[in-house]
Amino acid sequence: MGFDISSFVPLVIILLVTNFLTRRYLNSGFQKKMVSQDTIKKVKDLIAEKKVFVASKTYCPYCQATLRTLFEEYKVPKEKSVVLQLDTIDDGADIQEALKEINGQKTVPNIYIDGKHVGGNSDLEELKSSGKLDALLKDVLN
Ligand SMILES: N[C@@H](CCC(=O)N[C@@H](CS)C(=O)NCC(=O)O)C(=O)O
Repeated sequence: MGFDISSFVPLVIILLVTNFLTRRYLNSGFQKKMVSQDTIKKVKDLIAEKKVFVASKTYCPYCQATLRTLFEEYKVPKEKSVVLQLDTIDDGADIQEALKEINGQKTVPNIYIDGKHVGGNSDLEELKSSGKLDALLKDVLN
């Protein structure tokens, strides 16, 4: 009856496998990014502040198209809008996460008109081609 290291091998394997599975499956759930209620409130306030709200990123071609549509084509006055370039501000990632909580959309541009969620650039384009964008923007344009 001596110390037999081989009898610990199954135990070590079980521990390694458990450790791997815990890290892989449990942590991914726990690590879901938490957005503070303060950030959610801040984002809701920003959305409500002006007629148009756009969460954008400087390098995003869809965002550039949205900004062109709103500010060059439709001539929405800049002072009636809040445009956040999320990649240039410290809490940009938190704001993007808060927007995802609020409206379920993960991508930018994330557009609101009159406090109502429009969606992304393709949604804006759809509103434009159906003629509904003019009506939505009517009172900022005159
Ligand atoms: N169909 C969307 C596409 C938007 C999109 O793919 N945006 C990219 C940036 S160009 C994005 O948000 N990627 C994820 C991220 O930046 O977090 C739209 O028309 O707005």
